Amino acid sequence: MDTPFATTDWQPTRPPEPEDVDLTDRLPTLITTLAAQTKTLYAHPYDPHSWLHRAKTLTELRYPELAVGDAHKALLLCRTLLSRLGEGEGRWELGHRMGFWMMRDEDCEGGGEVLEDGVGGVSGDEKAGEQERRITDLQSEAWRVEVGNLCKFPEAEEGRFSPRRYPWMRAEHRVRGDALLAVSNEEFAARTGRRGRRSALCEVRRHAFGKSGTDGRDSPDILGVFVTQDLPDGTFLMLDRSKTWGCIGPGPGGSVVNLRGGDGCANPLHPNMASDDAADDLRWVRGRAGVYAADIITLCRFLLCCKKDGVAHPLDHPLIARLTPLYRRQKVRLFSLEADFAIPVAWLQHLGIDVFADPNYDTWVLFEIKARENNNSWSDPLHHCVSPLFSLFNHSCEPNVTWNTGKDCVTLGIALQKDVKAGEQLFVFYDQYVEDQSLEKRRDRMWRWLEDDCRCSRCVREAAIEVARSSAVRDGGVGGSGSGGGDEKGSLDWDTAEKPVFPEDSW
Ligand SMILES: C[S@@+](CC[C@H](N)C(=O)[O-])C[C@H]1O[C@@H](n2cnc3c(N)ncnc32)[C@H](O)[C@@H]1O
Repeated sequence: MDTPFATTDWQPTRPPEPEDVDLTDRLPTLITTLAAQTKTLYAHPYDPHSWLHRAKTLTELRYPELAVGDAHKALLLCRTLLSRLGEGEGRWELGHRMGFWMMRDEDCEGGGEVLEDGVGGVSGDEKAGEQERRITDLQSEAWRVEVGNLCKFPEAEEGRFSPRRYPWMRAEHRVRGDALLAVSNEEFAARTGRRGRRSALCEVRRHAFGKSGTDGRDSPDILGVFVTQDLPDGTFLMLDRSKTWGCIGPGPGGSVVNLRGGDGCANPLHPNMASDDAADDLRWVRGRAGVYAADIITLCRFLLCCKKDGVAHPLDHPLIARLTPLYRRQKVRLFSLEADFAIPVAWLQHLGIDVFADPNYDTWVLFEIKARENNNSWSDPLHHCVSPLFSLFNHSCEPNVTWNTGKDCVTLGIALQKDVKAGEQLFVFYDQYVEDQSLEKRRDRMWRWLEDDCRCSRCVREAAIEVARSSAVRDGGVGGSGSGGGDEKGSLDWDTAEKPVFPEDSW
């Protein structure tokens, strides 16, 4: 975010509104301003002005979820400043940009001592009342920016957005490197290698859907799991234990839905793990997050893993780095000030991370993790998990692999349900409930996980048949004779089939 990006990479997350002005001319300036303000934040992380200024730029650039995060940080800093105004019986005073406190000259030998972010400066001779007015003015402004980005306010502290790839994301966080694939393949070998035999039954490969990347997608980075040898139907492939899960039930009275305010799962360990420190009790998150508990616990668990494993940037953590970083044309979603910002930030502070001074934990990083988690998670009525190896399997509406949840609810058993030949890709059904539905209904449902139409063999085949049928009808032909329908089986023209219309299609 501290380096200007190409205007062509700009993809706002806020859905368009009728009153939106054309930003083409202003875009280069806004992008430069964003980079400059981010650098200022590195230098003055406790200065509420800096956060507020960037919140305004992010509002103009139409990133409401990030603008809310910055405005809220300005508010938190203002609150802290106000609470400390009365402290020290007037011995402390605010620096001129308010990001630091200074000891009054008469109390400090040698002059003002800079206490917080190390910024020097000459304090004015402001009275406490004047200082309080300055801070409350700033606080009101930050609050206006915050609620201006929460389109559901005042009914709810929620806004609308559509997860997109943030244009400032570094290349190594966008594309998964060979080292990461090697780590995944070691895990596959460890999980699938049979006793006394070291070779893996399957492995991760690039170009999972072929080498002709479509729609500007980076096809080498589309990963999939491939079998390394001929194997018969029923072969048990592996157990994959989730390293992170959110437990969403049962609620009070045994209900399987953890309603807002519900106590959640009856398992005293969930959502903690036996290896967790008592201090890192994620039940706190579960209690506070209400209906969002599953997603937010998963996010907080990821952050805990980063802390435990000493990883400086969360997107470098192998559990997070391997998750699909693709978010094109996703449906519009709601974000919540409490669940997506306040809880993760409080959790980070609990983990000892300075959310103001550590740019690795900027708000966009939290949303990036959440988007990846959404793209790669599986759930049953009670659990919401991200399983490291399972997350690398692609979906097919005619799968050759089946998966079942273990007794502990977080371990998956993965087995073949067809004979497969060496080199074949392994596919699972992401949502078996729609197996018997039409092409349109299946694709519609699959948008929960896929950023585009399903490209599995069954959908491709059925879409081609539909194209052939509609062109036969258009040409006035009967029963497809002379339409070449048979030739289109398996054709790559399937993508011309009529698509369901989603709100973001009008972007
Ligand atoms: C759980 S991940 C599977 C691994 C993923 N291909 C990767 O590169 O990490 C789910 C993502 O894979 C892609 N995908 C999986 N199955 C697909 C399908 N049938 N059609 C199109 N994309 C698919 C989508 O990008 C989806 O968001």
